[in-house]
Amino acid sequence: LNPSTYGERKSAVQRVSALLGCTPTSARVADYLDRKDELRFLREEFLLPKIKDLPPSDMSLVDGDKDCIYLVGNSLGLQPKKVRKYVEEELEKWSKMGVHGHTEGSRPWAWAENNIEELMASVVGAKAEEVAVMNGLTVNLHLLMLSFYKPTEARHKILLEDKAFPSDHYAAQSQVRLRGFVPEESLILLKPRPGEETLRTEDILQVIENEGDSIAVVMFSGVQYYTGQLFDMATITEAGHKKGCYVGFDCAHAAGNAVLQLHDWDVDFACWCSYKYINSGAGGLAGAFVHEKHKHTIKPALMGWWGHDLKTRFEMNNVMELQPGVSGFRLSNQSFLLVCPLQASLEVFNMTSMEALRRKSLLLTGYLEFLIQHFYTRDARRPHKPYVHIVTPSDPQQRGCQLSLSFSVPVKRLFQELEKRGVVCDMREPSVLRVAPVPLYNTFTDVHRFIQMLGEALKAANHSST
Ligand SMILES: Cc1ncc(COP(=O)(O)O)c(C=O)c1O
Ligand SMILES: Nc1c(O)cccc1C(=O)C[C@H](N)C(=O)O
Repeated sequence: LNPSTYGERKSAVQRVSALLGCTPTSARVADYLDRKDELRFLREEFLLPKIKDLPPSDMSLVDGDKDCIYLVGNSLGLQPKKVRKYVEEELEKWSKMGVHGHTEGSRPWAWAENNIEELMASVVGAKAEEVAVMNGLTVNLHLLMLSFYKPTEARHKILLEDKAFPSDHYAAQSQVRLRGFVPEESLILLKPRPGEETLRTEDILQVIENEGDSIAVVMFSGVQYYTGQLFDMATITEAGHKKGCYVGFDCAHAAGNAVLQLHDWDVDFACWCSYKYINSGAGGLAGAFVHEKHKHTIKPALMGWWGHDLKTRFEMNNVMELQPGVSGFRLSNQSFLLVCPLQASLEVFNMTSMEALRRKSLLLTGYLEFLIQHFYTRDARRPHKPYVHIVTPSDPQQRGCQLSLSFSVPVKRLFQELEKRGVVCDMREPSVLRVAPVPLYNTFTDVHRFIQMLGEALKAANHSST
């Protein structure tokens, strides 16, 4: 299911169905793929909401006792089962020891986040000392930009996608203003070609080639939140460097989703949140990466005591012994309430590898794509039949697990109909539904159930819109 073309993926499903003696769209294919899935044990590490507990569910349409069809790990990942245990351990420690909890127990608060940085680093293909676990994503983006974006009259531009996530767009705008420049002149917002929905790598490279001398920072996302497009980060980084630009990525939708090699790709800096594919809960601790080659040259613009060498941090002599690299960017101590869920999730990642997750992800998303194309490709001979258009590139190298879909029926109506039936996905303005089968906990059967519900929802939405 993971060959590079859609045709090859389709014949792979057909081979499985021939083996089983059923149709390619039968639930038996999904069941077979689940039984063959070597990572299926990982689903047991997570808590799955029941349909009846979801506010929009309509129990006259579905069995509320079933697990919901959770396809929104791209927005908020599921809760790992160990979260509660770890949080309770720390609450217990706090109640019994108070301030001694800073230095005692299996998770001393004063350096608890340091203990999970190695796990975090392996998710993004970095060395442990290149990663700091701290703050929120937008905060980290700002802290990094304060050091990497040092505009001059000749080189003052930031290159980013035209429709970057709003927070990234605002961050870039405000960084430009902070340095006394004007966003209209200093932001290059890259749009897809007319009539196209995603960016071509060649076009990104062309802009870097043409305008690179005036670009201070290339600041792209790893996976585009709206279209699900996975950018060729290695090639973009190389092109940026050739023109003397710093290159940084917002990996919010890429971390824990795609195989990243931030170190080997020579990326200058990156940031990401951990509440999507890394399942740390809303507002969880974010990540920041600064390549080791910058560890003695790029300094934080803002400093706090958490950037001080841990060995002497508590000597309180007000002589800063700045930790090299990204560690020096730390400002405050981190909450144990946030370290616990992240630790629980990273331990699940540590039971497998990003490469193994990606192998499953290619199958899972390939299967979803196959079923959508099979049932809902636009058919000119049947103009009233509702259809689905996949916005995300069909090339697996250019996508993570998410497919962004648009429809011939009103998307809001369709979304409501799906929600009533226990499907959890999300809608993003102006017109896409994002569906993300996550290899850590989603099954092929989840995908198959989704397609069934999509059929019912399309009918209901089509009916009410005509
Ligand atoms: C690409 C991207 N950037 C920024 C954000 C904002 O992150 P935060 O609220 O954690 O700063 C999000 C998600 O909310 C995102 O998906
Ligand atoms: N944190 C969120 C929230 O409180 C409400 C709605 C959405 C969010 C998100 O995190 C959105 C997410 N970054 C996205 O890509 O959609």
